[in-house]
Amino acid sequence: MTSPILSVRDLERRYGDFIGCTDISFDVWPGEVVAIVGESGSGKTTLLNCISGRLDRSSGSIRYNMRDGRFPDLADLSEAERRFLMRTDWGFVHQNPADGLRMRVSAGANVGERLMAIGDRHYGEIRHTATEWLGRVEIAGDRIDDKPVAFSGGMRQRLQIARNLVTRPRLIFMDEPTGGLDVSVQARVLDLLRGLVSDLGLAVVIVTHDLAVARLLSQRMIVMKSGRIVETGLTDRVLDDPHHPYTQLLVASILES
Ligand SMILES: Nc1ncnc2c1ncn2[C@@H]1O[C@H](COP(=O)(O)OP(=O)(O)OP(=O)(O)O)[C@@H](O)[C@H]1O
Repeated sequence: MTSPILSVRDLERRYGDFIGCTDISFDVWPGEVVAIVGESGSGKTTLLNCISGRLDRSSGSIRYNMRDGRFPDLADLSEAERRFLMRTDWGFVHQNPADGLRMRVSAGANVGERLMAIGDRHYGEIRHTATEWLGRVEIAGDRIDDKPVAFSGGMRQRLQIARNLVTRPRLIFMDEPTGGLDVSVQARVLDLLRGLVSDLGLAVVIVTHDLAVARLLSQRMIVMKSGRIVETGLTDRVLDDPHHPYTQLLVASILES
């Protein structure tokens, strides 16, 4: 593909008179991981929710490169088209797995449900694929009938990842995917994510305040402050040679802690 998978131009989101994010323009290329970083309140979640179609924007454009070759603004898609996109071509990994899972149905059903949403009807095949995906996220096959309420935080997050990836999406949005996990569990989930993203050639937009997560997962970084982009560039360059004083402060604060 010689064009971006997602293209954002002059995006703004206001909350009344208050600016959530403004003057945001960037592209995401197929297979690329872009990290959005910044301190609490800098507008990361507002931006992520706007570009993933979960929050209305105030102005600007967000265009998505559809599988059929169209490159429409999300606002020009019908509600049904947008919903289909969210269930199939896109994934959204929440910080809190409970927001992305159905806690009272089995692990297998959590994964299988997404397959049914794209038209799979064969029970045996759905169960087979679900088992395979549980394996890929390192959940033992004999847990398939257990509900996520009985899982640890790390297992829940891995299950949420499987639920998102089973339909072979092309673009995944992640909001602090390891933010709610114990430090000891974070590394395993990050490692798993990194492997899957690379194996599947996924494009990812990940919001994190953790520069180590950005370093490990992303190729490109967008640094936000007070709702605006203050710096953008290749992740290694931004972290090793930050140009903007705010980025320098962010990097320095990590080194000191
Ligand atoms: N529904 C809302 N109504 C009013 N203001 C809001 C709303 N949601 C967010 N804001 C404000 O917009 C700004 C950006 O918030 P946002 O949640 O996008 O930041 P963030 O960088 O994701 O922060 P955090 O890392 O703490 O989640 C903040 O000042 C916040 O108070």
